[in-house]
Amino acid sequence: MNSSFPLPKPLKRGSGGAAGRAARLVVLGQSGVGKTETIYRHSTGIDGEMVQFEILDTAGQEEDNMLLEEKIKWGEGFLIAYSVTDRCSFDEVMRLRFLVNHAHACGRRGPSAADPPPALVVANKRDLQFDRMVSVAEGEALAAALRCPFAEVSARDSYEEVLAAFEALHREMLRQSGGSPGAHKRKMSSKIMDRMPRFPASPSVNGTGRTFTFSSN
Ligand SMILES: Nc1nc2c(ncn2[C@@H]2O[C@H](COP(=O)(O)OP(=O)(O)OP(=O)(O)O)[C@@H](O)[C@H]2O)c(=O)[nH]1
Repeated sequence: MNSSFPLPKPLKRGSGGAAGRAARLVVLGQSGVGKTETIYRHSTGIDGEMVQFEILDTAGQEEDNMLLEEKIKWGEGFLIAYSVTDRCSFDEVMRLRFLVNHAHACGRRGPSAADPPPALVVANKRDLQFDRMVSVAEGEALAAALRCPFAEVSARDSYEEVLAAFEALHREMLRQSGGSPGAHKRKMSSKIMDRMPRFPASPSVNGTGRTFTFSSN
């Protein structure tokens, strides 16, 4: 994965199309936690509704700060990842959560400005049990302190776990918005929106299939 301008990285089209409500998600986390392996774009049925995830990757420590803020402003929901084998990446989660809160509070006024945007804390690489440095309990405690749901996954071993994490984030978005994810910030202008590639919705959607993958070149 690289962090070069301009953004966003090109999307590679996979099989099938996508339709349904779009949910804009941003994946954050220190370099090497496994963000790339969790990146995909797909549509799926959640609670009877088709949802098309649009997922924007970030580039860990190499990310340009302005660019990172633009990406955060583009997003409606945030997946903040760390690796269970890397305590520094765990420590970084809190900073990233505050960065998300700050970027979004700047664009809002009124009572909603006090609500932190929906986010999920994800612990990756749980398959590496012998290298584990962060316990499940520590992950759960941090997520609770940050008012986020928590999931432990192995992006290497289980596509289903990653998918479940994205779905949990989407449910959190719905919960916070009373059924309309991102409604509180749809009016916010974001330069990055203009640069996002657009894909036409296809009626021939495969409800659970992976339809796009991000380039990791
Ligand atoms: N064992 C194991 N390795 C993983 C897992 N997820 C990712 N990796 C490996 O961890 C390394 C880093 O993964 P990346 O996806 O490039 O990490 P990143 O967070 O995108 O890193 P940056 O691009 O530097 O921000 C790669 O060698 C992956 O194969 C996992 O669940 N288990």
